[in-house]
Amino acid sequence: MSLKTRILGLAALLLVAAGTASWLAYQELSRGIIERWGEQVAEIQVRYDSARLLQSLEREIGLARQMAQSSTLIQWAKNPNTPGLTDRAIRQMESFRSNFEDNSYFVALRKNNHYYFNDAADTYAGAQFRYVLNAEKPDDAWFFQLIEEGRDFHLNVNPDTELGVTKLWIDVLMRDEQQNIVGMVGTGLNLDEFLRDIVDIGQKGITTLFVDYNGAIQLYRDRNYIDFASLIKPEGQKNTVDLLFDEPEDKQQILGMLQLLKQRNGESGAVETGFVSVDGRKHLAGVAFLPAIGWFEITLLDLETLIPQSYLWPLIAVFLVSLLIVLLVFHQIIQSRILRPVIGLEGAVKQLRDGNFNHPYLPRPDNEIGRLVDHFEKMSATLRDTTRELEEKVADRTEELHRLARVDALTGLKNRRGLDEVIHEQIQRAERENTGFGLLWLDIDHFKEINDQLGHQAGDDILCRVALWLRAAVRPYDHPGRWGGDEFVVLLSPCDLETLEQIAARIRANVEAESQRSGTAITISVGGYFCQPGETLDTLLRNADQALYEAKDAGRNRVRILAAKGKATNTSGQI
Ligand SMILES: Nc1nc2c(ncn2[C@@H]2O[C@H](COP(=O)(O)OP(=O)(O)OP(=O)(O)O)[C@@H](O)[C@H]2O)c(=O)[nH]1
Repeated sequence: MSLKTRILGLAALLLVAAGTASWLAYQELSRGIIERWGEQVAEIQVRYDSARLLQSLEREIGLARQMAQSSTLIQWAKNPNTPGLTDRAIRQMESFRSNFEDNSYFVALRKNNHYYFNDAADTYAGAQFRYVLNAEKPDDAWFFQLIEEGRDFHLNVNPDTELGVTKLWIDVLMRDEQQNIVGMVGTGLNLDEFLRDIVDIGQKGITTLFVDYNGAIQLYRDRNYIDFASLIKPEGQKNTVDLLFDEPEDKQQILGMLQLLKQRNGESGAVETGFVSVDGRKHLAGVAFLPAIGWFEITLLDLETLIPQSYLWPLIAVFLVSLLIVLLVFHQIIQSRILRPVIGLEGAVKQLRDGNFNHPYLPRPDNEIGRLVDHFEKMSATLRDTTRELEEKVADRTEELHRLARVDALTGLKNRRGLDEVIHEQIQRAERENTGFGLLWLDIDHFKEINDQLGHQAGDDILCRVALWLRAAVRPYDHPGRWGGDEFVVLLSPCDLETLEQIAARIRANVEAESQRSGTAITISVGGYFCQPGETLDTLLRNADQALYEAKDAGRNRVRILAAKGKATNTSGQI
């Protein structure tokens, strides 16, 4: 796996890890905020719903209380059979009817259990006495129960089977001057309208319900849960609020909250909140006690509806896009600041390893890698210079060795190898240019005796002098050399036969004259051969050697020149 893939993979991994951690932290934080917010909203909502209920009931309750205090009605209730009182009482009732919002009322008298009622349509005009309440009938039990309990005021959701209406009844006890209960008055509110106006007002995600002091559901959008005629039901048969919850701990919690508020004894503004599950969805429940009516108001906030998860999608999108941008920026930075320079450097190192000093331009970021590139370039330049210097030295030394291999150490003339090379080149040139050239073979006469008489060192000196005299006698472009021992060879080119003879004679005479001047007189014998194009090295050496042999044989200190076919041209020199 390349460095780039590994770095980017690691970066992506770290970003995802950091993103996940941030996401979890965000979820925890947002849950905390939502819960805190929800608690405050629940409190506000509870107070708001309570206020709406009380506001709509306050006037009705006030009127009912006023009606219960009517002296006309109280006198009549005490003496229901007194002639004339009933008519007055009915007129009084009717005057209240128009004031009640529902334009209906009821009056029930304790003395004769007579029940009076009229509605908005004045259906019972002249027949307000409807029926006689019967303590044995369950439908009438409410009346007897309330009188027994002696509660001055009571709200009751109850269907009136006789009248065929289901209403939220406001019941107020009527007492005489001695506080004896003489009857009950009140009005009823249409339950469906009331539920629509106060309870089921269509706020999405918010459920409002009212339960009585015992937790029995009184007002709820689903009528099936309403505990009608709760007053007369025995404990255990009531539709209590815990029916709305699935989990036992939620039931416990909500009942506990009611209990807690009861203990706080209607403390003004007291609200209890807690999380519960309704139909598998998490809700925040807010509960308040309404001392004015003796009921509890419960508000359930569906947090998922009020703050749906989809609200978070833009946030998630922003998060993902940010993650992508961070990854791209990171990639760019890593690419330009690390990867590209490192890859370039790797390529340059490979080229350097293969001996190529001319690497392409290397990016140089302002960091450790840039400094590494600097060091590399300096090292590369030093290595290049040192290598070139070394190569030059090796070339010089090789050339020197090459030269030395072709030079005679004693005389400084070409040695046999050097002579071989130039003669070989000359053979080729002669063939190319179709020209002849000359070759002289020289040998010091009686050199052995010189060595024997004067010593080997003196012999060496003479060899060196002969080399000097030989060099002086030939042209600058001729090639004199020492073939070995006391034998010398001279290649003459360009050359014709005549020139060959002249130079051979000059060399011999020069050696003789110079040696006499030097104090050790010596002579040399010279054999010459004029070579023709196409002849081999072997042939011309053999012929030159033959000429030398003839010169020696003829008495030494003389020149013997042979032309092609080994024919002698002349012999010169002294004996
Ligand atoms: N001082 C010295 N002597 C050498 C060197 N190389 C060969 N010699 C001697 O040179 C002598 C050559 O003798 P030859 O050429 O055979 O005979 P010569 O005495 O010259 O007689 P001719 O050639 O017949 O006139 C030998 O005695 C060798 O030992 C050298 O480098 N230095």
